[in-house]
Amino acid sequence: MQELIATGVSRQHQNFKEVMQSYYQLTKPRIIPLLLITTSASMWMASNGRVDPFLLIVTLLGGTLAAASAQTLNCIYDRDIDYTMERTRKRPIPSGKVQTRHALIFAIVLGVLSFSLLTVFANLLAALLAMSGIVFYMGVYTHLLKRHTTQNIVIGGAAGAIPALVGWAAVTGDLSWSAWMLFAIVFLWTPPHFWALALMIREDYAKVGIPMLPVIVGEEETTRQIWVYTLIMVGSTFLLIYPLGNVGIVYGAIATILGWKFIQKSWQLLHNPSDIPLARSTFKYSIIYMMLLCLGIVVDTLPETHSLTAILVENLQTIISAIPIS
Ligand code: HEM
Ligand SMILES: CC(C)=CCC/C(C)=C/CC/C(C)=C/COP(=O)(O)OP(=O)(O)O
Repeated sequence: MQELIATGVSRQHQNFKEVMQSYYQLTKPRIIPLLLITTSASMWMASNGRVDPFLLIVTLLGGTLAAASAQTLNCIYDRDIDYTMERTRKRPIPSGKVQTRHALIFAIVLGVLSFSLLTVFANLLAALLAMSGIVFYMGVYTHLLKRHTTQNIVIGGAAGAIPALVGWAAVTGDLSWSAWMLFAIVFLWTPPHFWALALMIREDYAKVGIPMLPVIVGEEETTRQIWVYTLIMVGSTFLLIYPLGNVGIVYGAIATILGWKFIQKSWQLLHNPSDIPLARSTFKYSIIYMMLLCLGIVVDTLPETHSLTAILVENLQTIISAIPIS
């Protein structure tokens, strides 16, 4: 008898764990950390390296809830194509683990929690921006563009860049040119990020009739467009130094090294459009690039970095004169 009860309890526990896991998977959790990293970089920049830890935590939590809500709504809307595509077949709705109705309630709860948290502990602008992210990702990207135009991720990419605005708004209560610049960097980064991946899985998209760029225009034209966006995006990262003046030489050095590597990868891809391992490596690099660029912003804006670079610049003449020139 005791054994039976124990088995029942452990099965219930197992079921509960599986249900929790399914809801977690609905939020496409692997993408959220990078969205939070862009939010954090924006907060660091907006506060000149002195972010209030409490504000940081509530903004990241509010951002997580908003992104999770947006992704869940996307999983509901796209359940038909997700069922047909290899990569997405095991998602909770197409695999029958979560009912559409329950997913919808989950998405609404997440959205309401996000809005409430951001309104109460950050400000209304940050909360409204987060909600606009959900509306844009669902209404504009998923509903209007994804199944209808090759420019789906170019225009729809704006949704993924909104967290940068949320971060800035949470700190300052408004938006400045610098906030929009970070938004623009993420916006311009999205095409190389996504099209590199789309080169790898274009058959999947073709199967369900999604007009992702490589499906419609082929590999050569896609790599040409990746190349153009990479050049513009890398160039735009320096506008944060001049004329905006938000960051300095530490960020400049990091952006140069990272940008150079991104340009190299895109150049190689441009000359080898059918090279799938190269496309995979470009996609992976795009993620590392954005992570490290944001880390560069954080490090550069720290007050300690300012003091250190000031000392270095002051002593530059002494250091140079100490170098033996034969
Ligand atoms: C419209 C814009 C975007 C599209 C269509 C897109 C699409 C995708 C897709 C299809 C994947 C593969 C996911 C999977 O295998 O399930 C992916 C991965 C990823 N995306 Fe994007 N993405 C976009 C924008 C962004 C943005 C703005 C960020 C963050 C700033 C981001 C961060 C990531 C990360 C971190 C991964 C890797 C997840 C993993 O480790 O598997 N993406 N993206
Ligand atoms: C502030 C706020 C809430 C912003 C929303 C940001 C957000 C959810 C960005 C997601 C970008 C992304 C990974 C798109 C992939 O969608 P897809 O449908 O093409 O991917 P799939 O093929 O894997 O389903």
